[in-house]
Amino acid sequence: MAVYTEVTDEALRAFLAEYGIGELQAYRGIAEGVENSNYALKTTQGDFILTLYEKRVDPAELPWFLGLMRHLAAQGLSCPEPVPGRDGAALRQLAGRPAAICTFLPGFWPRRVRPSHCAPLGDALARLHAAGMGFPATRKNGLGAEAWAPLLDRCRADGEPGLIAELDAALAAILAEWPAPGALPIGHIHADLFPDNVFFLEDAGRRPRISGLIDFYFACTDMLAYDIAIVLNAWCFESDYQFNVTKARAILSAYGARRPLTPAEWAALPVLCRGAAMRFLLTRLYDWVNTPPGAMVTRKDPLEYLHRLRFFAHARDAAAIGG
Ligand SMILES: Nc1ncnc2c1ncn2[C@@H]1O[C@H](COP(=O)(O)OP(=O)(O)O)[C@@H](O)[C@H]1O
Ligand SMILES: N[C@@H](CCOP(=O)(O)O)C(=O)O
Repeated sequence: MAVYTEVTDEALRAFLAEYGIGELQAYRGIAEGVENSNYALKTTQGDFILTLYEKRVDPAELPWFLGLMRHLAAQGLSCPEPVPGRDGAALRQLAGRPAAICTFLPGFWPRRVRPSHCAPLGDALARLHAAGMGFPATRKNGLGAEAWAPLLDRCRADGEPGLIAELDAALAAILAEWPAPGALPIGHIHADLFPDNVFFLEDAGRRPRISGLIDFYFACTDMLAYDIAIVLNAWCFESDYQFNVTKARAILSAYGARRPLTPAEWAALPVLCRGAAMRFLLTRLYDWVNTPPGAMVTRKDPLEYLHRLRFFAHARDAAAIGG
C-alpha cells in the first residue's frame, strides 16, 4: 500500500479504543500498493491491517466492499475480514478519512511469477467467482469500458501525442467489438487480481498454495471472463514483455476445471484482454501525471500495458493466448 494519510500515535490509540482487539504494540505504514493508505498493526491479540480509504474509493460504496469480503470469507474463501468495533460498526473515521480494520492474512505475494503459481491462481479465481454468487447486491464497474474514453481524455494534455493517437485507435477498435450487456455470464469479480493481491505459502518442495486474496476495492459486478482477462494480463508476461503461454494455459485450465467457459466467452477472450490492458494502461497513465508530490507511493509504469495491448491486438483467437 501507499501511505497518503499519516496517522499519529495518539489518534491510532484513540481509534483502537473503539475495538476489542487488544492493546497496540506496534504499527507501521506499508509502502506497497497505490490506492489507499495502509498500516500493519500488532496488538496484544495479533496482527491486523488498518486501511484509510483514499482517492478512487467512493465512501458510499465501502459498505458494499466490506459486505462482499464478509460474504466471501463466510463462503470459505481466504480473504481479509472486516473487524467490527465494540458498537458493531466496521467502517469508521480516522484522520479525516473513512477507515476499517481487517484481519491479517499470512503469506507472501510472488515477486517472480512461476508457472507453478498459475494453476492455484486459476482455481482460486474460479472459487472466488463461485463464492460471490450468493452476494445479492451489485456494484457497477466504475472503471469499465464506458469509463475509458473519458479517462483517455483526461490524459490527453499530458500524454505524448504518438501514444495518445495509438490509444485512440486501439480504444475505438476495442469498443467496436466489446461484448454487449448480457452476452457473457456476469458475477462479482475482483477486477485487480494482480500478483501483489494474491498471497502464497510454500511447502518444503517450494510448491505454492494460495493463502489468501486481498484488495477487493475494485471489485464489482461484471463479466466473469473479464476478470480472467485481467489475470492473463497481470500474470502471464515476462519482464521482456513476452507472453508466457504455459502460464496462461495453467490459469485457464485450472479455472475451467471449476467453471468451463462458454463458447461466447472463449470467442470474446482476446478483446477482453485488450480491454483489460487498456484499463490498466489508462489508470497508470493518469496516475503518472497526477500523483501528489511527496506521497509515499511507487508509481507504476503505464508502458508495460502498451506492450500487452499490442500483443493482444495480434491475438486472433483464444488459442493464441492459451485457450
Ligand atoms: N489482510 C492483509 N493481510 C496481510 N497483508 C495485507 C493485508 N491487506 C494488505 N496487506 C499488505 O498491504 C499491501 C498492499 O495492500 P493492497 O490492498 O494491495 O493496497 P492498495 O489497495 O493500496 O493497492 C499488501 O501487499 C500487503 O503487504
Ligand atoms: N494493480 C493496478 C494498480 C492497483 O494497485 P494495487 O496495489 O491496488 O493492486 C496496476 O498494477 O496498475
